[in-house]
Amino acid sequence: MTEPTLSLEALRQRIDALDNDILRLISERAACAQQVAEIKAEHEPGAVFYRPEREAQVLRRIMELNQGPLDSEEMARLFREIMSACLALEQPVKVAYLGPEGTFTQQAALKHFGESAISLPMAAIDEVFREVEAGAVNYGVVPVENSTEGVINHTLDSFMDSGLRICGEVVLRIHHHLLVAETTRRDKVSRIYSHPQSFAQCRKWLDAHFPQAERVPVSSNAEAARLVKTEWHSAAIAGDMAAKLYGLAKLAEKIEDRPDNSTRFLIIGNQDVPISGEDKTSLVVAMRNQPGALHGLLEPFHRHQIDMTRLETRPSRTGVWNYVFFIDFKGHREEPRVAAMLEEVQLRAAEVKVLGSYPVGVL
Ligand SMILES: O=C(O)C(=O)C[C@]1(C(=O)O)C=C[C@@H](O)C=C1
Repeated sequence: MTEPTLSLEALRQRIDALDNDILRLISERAACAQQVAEIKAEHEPGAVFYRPEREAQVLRRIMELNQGPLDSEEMARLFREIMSACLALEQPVKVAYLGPEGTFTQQAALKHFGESAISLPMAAIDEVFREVEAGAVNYGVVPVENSTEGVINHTLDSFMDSGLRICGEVVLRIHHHLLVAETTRRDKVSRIYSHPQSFAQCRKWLDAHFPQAERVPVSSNAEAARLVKTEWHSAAIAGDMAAKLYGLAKLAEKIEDRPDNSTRFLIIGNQDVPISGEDKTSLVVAMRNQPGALHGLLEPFHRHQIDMTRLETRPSRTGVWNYVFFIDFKGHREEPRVAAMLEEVQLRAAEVKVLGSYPVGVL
C-alpha cells in the first residue's frame, strides 16, 4: 500500500490556500464583468447584457480545456454558475417559464441561466410569450419537443402569432420518479397523479408495477406532487425539483420507459444572437398549395448540404388546407451558405419567418 503523500492536515491547508486563489480569481472575473457592463451601457442604448453566443463559447472552451478529475459537464456547470452570478451583477435577468414551481421547465430555465436568474412561473405557454412581449421579463422558457412524445403544438402555434425570437435551446434528460408522502406505503397506493405526457412516458412501467391504480391526469407534474403531499393513498409521477419542493419520498426512481427520454426547451426573447461557432436556426415556412411544393422547399437544403434536424407540419389557421412547416437546421443565418439557401427558399415559399439562429445547447 502506498502512503498518502500529504497528511489530512496538510491537504486541508492546501485546499484553504487554493480556495483563497479561487476566491480572488472569481472576484477578479466578476469585476471584469462589471466593466463589460459599463462598456455595453455606454455604447448601446437599451443595452443587452445577456449574450448567449459568448456564454456558449465560454462553456465550450472550458469543456475542451478540462483534463479532470472532474468531468467536463460538471466543470461546465460550475462555470455556468459563476457566469450566472457575473451576469446578475451586470443586470439581474428575469425569466418566465411554464410553471408551476417544480416543473421540468423550471429545471431547464435554471440549467440554462444558472441559479442567479430570477425565475417566474406562468400558468400557460402563451402567457410566457406574453410576459416577454410585454417586457415584464427578459426571456421565456418553453418546452418544444420530447424524444418519446414528440412536438409540443402549443409552443409551435404561439410562434405563429408572435414576433419573439429564439435565443437558445436547452435539452434536459427527463427522469420521472414515483413520489409519495413520507408515511405512504407502496401497497396502499390506489391512485397516481401526473401530467398526461408523463403517464405516456412511463406507461409500460405503470402497467407492470401498478396495473390496478387509478391514473388521474393533472395540469403538471408539480401539481401532481402538491396533491399527494396530503393524500396517504396516492402517488405522483414527477421529477427531482417537485420531489424536493414538496418534501416527497421516492418509491421508485427513473421509471421512464426509455432511458434516453429527454425534452428540448427554447429560450425566447427579443434579440438576434450572433454566431457562436456551433449554431442552429429555426424557421416557419408557409408554402403555396401546389404539387411538388414540399420537394421545392427541401431541395435547396439538400443542394447546400444543410443538415435539417427537424421538420414539423402544422395547420396554418389562415385558410382551409393550408399548412406551414417548422424547420430546424444546423448553421447560422449569417453564414454565407445558409444565407444563400434561405434566399432560395424565400423565392419558393409564400412566407418565410426566421424564428432565430442560436447556439446549440451546451449543457
Ligand atoms: O462577455 C460578456 O458580454 C459578459 O457580459 C461577461 C459574461 C461572463 O461572465 O463571462 C456574463 C454575461 C454574458 O451573458 C456573457 C458573458
